[in-house]
Amino acid sequence: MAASSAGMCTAVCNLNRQITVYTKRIKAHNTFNKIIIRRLWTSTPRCHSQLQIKKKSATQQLVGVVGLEIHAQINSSTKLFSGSQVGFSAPPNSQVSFFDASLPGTLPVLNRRCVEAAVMTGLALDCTINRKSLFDRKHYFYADLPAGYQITQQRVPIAVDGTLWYSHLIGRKQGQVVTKSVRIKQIQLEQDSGKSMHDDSRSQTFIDLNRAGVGLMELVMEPDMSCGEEAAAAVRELQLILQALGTCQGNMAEGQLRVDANISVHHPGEPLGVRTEVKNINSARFLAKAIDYEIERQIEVLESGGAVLNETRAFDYKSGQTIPMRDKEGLQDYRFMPEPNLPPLIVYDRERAPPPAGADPAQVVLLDAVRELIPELPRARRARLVDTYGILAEHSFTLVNEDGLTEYFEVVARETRAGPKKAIGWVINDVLGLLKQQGLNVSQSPVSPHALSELLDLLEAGRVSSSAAKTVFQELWNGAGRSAAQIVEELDLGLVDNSTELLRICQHVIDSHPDEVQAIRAGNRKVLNRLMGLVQKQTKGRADPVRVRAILEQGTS
Ligand SMILES: Nc1ncnc2c1ncn2[C@@H]1O[C@H](COP(=O)(O)OP(=O)(O)OP(=O)(O)O)[C@@H](O)[C@H]1O
Ligand SMILES: [Mg+2]
Ligand SMILES: [Mg+2]
Repeated sequence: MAASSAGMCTAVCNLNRQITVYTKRIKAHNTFNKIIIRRLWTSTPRCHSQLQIKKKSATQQLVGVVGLEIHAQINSSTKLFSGSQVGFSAPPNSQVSFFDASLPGTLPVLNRRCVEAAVMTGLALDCTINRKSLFDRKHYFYADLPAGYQITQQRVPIAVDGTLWYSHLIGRKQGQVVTKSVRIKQIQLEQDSGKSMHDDSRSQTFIDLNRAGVGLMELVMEPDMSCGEEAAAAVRELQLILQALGTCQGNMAEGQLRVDANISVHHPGEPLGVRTEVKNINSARFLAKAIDYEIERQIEVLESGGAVLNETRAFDYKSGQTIPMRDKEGLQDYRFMPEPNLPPLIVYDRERAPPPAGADPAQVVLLDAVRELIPELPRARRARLVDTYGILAEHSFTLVNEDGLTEYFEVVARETRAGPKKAIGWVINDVLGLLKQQGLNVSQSPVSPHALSELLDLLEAGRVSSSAAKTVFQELWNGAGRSAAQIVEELDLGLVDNSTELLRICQHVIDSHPDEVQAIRAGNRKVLNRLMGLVQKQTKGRADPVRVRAILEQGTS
């Protein structure tokens, strides 16, 4: 049923004419707004747990309050109410069905996959899943919304009252884990709009409806956070949870996760202040910056006797400032009404609320069946990694943050005799370090976990020194399909196990460096390291450092 781009053209071209006028108005408004913006200092995090209150007492101090609304694009091959495909980089208007383009007479057909995704996300965030939820129309005028309304869930959403636990690392070396939570007010299923593309040089706006009707989950959080850093950590955790569930790919740069930040300031203990809403922020870093900027701005406005306006603002990535987009008050009548073309959405449960006899299994969503599919979630995974392998908490964060790295590490930890604490260092510093340097992901690693385990075994068995092991690793990375043991043999990287040979090299170093020997004898033990380095140079890193030290200590005593 996908409409061809040629078929779309007439409708889109007519819309373009209206939009040109509309865009010009917005531009004029923004230019005016830019003039009245003041530059504000934004580098201080405004977490009130971390605020260094200097002059004022805690109650006099204005603190930030942050509530997020997050639109997560549901990972489904087809749209929420139509069978057209979902694809990020498809040619404009090539994935548009008659329903997505709002042609008269078309009706929505709910995509079961999207419902399951919302249920699974709700369960993972400890929400109550409403057995019966409802769809509503939310009206607003915009050219990329051809129906003039969005189908959403306003009165009874699919999931309510959840919690997102998130942690962030603080301290000088990021070695301390702080865990916090934010309440999830609701998760609602809704349609995405199309995209408007503005061509400034020709003063035209083009509409691409590929995204129109793609399934979204809007997660509305309670205003429980107080600064940009907390919000960014919460969004990163949510991103990991959604990716683990497979309900959203979570790529912020591709718009799969879009964050609106609601921000206000108040004195602790007093009612919340007037909020502004910064729309469509597409990276966690910019989110933190936008929020901290906005908190500073509002504090400055209030402290200089002004009032914060209930308005929608945009974040200007270049200047690091938020700028007004539109006044929210008065413009916000969405004329909500029940969606007449969709019956209530019912979710069943095999035990407590089984589907009616004869119901088509392809049309039924079972809560308990969805619950069984929930995989290990990031928080539980970090705790298990720390418990099972005795690794540091910050290392568990690194493992979980990188897709596939936990699995990689666990294979190495299982296979090698070197123990998980040695393995973690190699996985994070060597494997991940090089992957990042070369822009590869874990599945593209030239060194398999099995090959790394073999290398660590050689190291553990004392067959190579740690510096030779680094050379072997580099060789493994460069490919050629040889095992660690073969590389050691071919490049003659095995430890010098001939004592006479090692004694001869050490003695030669001692004899040819009388000044150093004298310094060591005078008590300067650090010079011994220099001699050790010279021995390693001569043996190409193949000498056991413990033995070398012992021989040199004896020879210089
Ligand atoms: N005083 C406040 N300060 C900061 N955040 C707030 C404050 N009051 C409410 N919020 C947050 O604002 C958000 C309100 O979202 P909600 O979807 O209910 O309404 P909306 O923003 O008016 O609608 P829309 O979906 O059209 O943007 C929530 O995330 C909530 O936590
Ligand atoms: Mg909202
Ligand atoms: Mg909002």
